[in-house]
Amino acid sequence: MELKNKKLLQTGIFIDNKFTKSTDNSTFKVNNPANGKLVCTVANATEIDTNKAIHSAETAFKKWSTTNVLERSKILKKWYQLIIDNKDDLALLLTTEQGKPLNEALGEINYGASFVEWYAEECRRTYGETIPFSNNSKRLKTIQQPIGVVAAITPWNFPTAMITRKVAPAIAAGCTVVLKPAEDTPLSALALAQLALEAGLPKGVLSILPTTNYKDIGRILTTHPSIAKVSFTGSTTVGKLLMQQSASTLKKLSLELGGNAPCIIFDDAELDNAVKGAIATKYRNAGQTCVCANRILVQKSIYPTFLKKYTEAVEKLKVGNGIKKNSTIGPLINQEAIDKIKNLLTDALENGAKITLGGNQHKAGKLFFEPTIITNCTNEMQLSKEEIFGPVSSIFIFETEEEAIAMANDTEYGLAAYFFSENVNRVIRVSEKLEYGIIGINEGIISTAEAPFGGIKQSGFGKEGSFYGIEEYQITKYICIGNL
Ligand SMILES: NC(=O)C1=CN([C@@H]2O[C@H](COP(=O)(O)OP(=O)(O)OC[C@H]3O[C@@H](n4cnc5c(N)ncnc54)[C@H](OP(=O)(O)O)[C@@H]3O)[C@@H](O)[C@H]2O)C=CC1
Ligand SMILES: O=C(O)CCCC(=O)O
Repeated sequence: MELKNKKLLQTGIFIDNKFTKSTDNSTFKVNNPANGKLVCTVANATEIDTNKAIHSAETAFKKWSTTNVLERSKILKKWYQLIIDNKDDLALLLTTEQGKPLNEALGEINYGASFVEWYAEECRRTYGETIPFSNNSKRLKTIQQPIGVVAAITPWNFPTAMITRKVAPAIAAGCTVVLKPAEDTPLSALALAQLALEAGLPKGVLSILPTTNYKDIGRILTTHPSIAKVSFTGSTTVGKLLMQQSASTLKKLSLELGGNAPCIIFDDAELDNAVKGAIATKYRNAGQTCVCANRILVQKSIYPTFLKKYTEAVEKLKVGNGIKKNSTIGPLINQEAIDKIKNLLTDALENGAKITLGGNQHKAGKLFFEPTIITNCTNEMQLSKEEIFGPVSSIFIFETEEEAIAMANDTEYGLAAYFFSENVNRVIRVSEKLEYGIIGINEGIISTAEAPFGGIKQSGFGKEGSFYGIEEYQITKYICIGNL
């Protein structure tokens, strides 16, 4: 990996604006999922390092929380600009540790940077309120204040954007952050820290703890009395555990957890657009996103036509090392991801499903999987209940709108749902009945910094992005002035 800006390859723990070894000198390996080769070794943060980072964040909070919005905005804008100036290197780093095609990685860097830019602006508009009083001797108002030290835990599927989506609103609000990135993708996090340092972020405002000791460090982050808020993106199982652990000190939580997105193709859909949208949501990041279409529900009358068009489009996807220019599907993150897909496919086949495209590991390498289509799927199959997190389209058939809505809502998750229809009445009806936090209509790509991203049911709670995203890191303080 040849970076133009060599400073972006950082391998130390980031505390007090310095990259350091871990207190026990231990390290862990970061491998390239496309070929299994060692990229580098990274310092492995310990419990002592975690306590140091929390102490540093607590000290920094005293000053950072009193800075004015213009001071914070200026640093965030500079950070944004540095991310953009270094986007080619950051994308290369991301593809090397995570696997997604370079073009998509570049898209993620722009997307990640957009949260920094958005919150550099949005922090200037987090107004309090003047409340009309019902007693003439009193005046009532509210102010928005930073909640305190924030712990953030992020996943490997978006190693840059999931960090900026939490860190930018937190520091824009005046909070300080201790972040544990995913073990598979610490390099993007450390490169962001290097650029934050160059942007002039004071020491202690952001600490990064690359580690394999996720359980111990997770326990400290969720139980330490100095941490006021935990923001997590990842699996529902881990989200529930972090919530239990956080209960002892009643931390405020934002949990962005698993999804099981339905993508409904109605018979009045514009079919070419439906194919394009379904492919975009399904195969982005090789199917490894929490808002990926997990189940494609197709109305019976258009099923043969849709399947033909969809199959032709999926056949055009190019599996390969993300560094190669024409690759559109990179490797999956690790062997567990491959095993999970194989098990889900076996279960579906045993229960009557049929693979009509792909279904096997791809010759490009150990962690590559063929873009796959599996039909005759039903709600009894495991793949209808849990996240596939891979390049597999599971196709279900329905006959009526009511049936489609019932099938779509038949899950414990409630993050994103998509549907395709040109009928305006149906668009309104269905969008109101789907039990999801995000709805995409005639569109497969719904994420953007200006809009609130977040789920309901067991997909978690809290919003990221938009003006709601900064409120997650603030308290609303009510002030009553009396004796007038
Ligand atoms: N909502 C989403 O965007 C995501 C959903 N998932 C779902 O989860 C499945 C498993 O993926 P996986 O990466 O294992 O997801 P996890 O939920 O295990 O990991 C997400 C983050 O949480 C950390 N973590 C894991 N266990 C703990 C713990 N006990 N205390 C503190 N932090 C912890 C991980 O650290 P470490 O990296 O060291 O394990 C990582 O930083 C996927 O197949 C997918 O279905 C996964 C990623 C993102
Ligand atoms: O998978 C995730 O957790 C985030 C999805 C990426 C996005 O669309 O913001």
